[in-house]
Amino acid sequence: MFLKKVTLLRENIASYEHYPFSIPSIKTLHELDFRSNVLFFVGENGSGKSTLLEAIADKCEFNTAGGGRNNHYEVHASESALGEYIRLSWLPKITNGFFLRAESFYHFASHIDQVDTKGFKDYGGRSLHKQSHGESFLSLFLHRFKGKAIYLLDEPEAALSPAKQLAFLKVLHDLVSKGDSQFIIATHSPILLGYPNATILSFDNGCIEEIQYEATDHYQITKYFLQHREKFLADLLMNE
Ligand SMILES: Nc1ncnc2c1ncn2[C@@H]1O[C@H](COP(=O)(O)OP(=O)(O)OP(=O)(O)O)[C@@H](O)[C@H]1O
Repeated sequence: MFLKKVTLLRENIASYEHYPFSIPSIKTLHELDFRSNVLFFVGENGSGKSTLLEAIADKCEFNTAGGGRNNHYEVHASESALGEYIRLSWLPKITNGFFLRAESFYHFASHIDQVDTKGFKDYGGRSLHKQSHGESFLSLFLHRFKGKAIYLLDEPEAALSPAKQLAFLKVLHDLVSKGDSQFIIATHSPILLGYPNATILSFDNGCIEEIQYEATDHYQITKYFLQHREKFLADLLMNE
């Protein structure tokens, strides 16, 4: 593990009226201690997961549009509003890693098309634009991710089928157990969240707090849906 703690520099914040400090989970944040190599951010849409993940990416000096330290390209409105208001505590400090932002991955692929000189060796041997969305994500995980590094992933499941989400968990497991990598992942996937011994932080209820897998909405709603699909849909769709 490399990144041990994130501290919100509250003394530098003049007001909590506006974004990003108005987000309830950020407004109440003081510091977060990280205790495992795999950490998930969960919570309702709009609860602040991407805002914090992007701020961590910014402080890691990764491209906040997606990429590592050496991926210099720009995407409109991808800068972090929170980055300059947090402090990261490392032991030891590392600089290797990647910020995956599913929504702007297309721009990252175009950037790689422009700068790659190694026959796309780090991406499975083909332009990311010539791979399907899911194939391109897995190529990145399989070929570019390696060694002592920190990976910040915002909804990596966005492009992955359930079977490929399981394949991703195997890649993640190999990187964590053999390569000493650290992952922080914002996700809505009940499959990814099931990774053993991960820490899950919930951004719901106006704060950021640890939650057990079985207590997440993602687990409970998916489980109930699969076990009671007809009743669930009848209640949802038929009743006024
Ligand atoms: N650039 C911005 N300016 C103003 N408000 C913003 C900006 N970006 C995000 N927000 C607001 O901040 C809140 C948190 O957004 P954020 O993207 O961090 O949520 P999230 O938990 O990642 O959601 P999701 O699960 O939908 O990805 C939302 O209410 C959103 O509308």
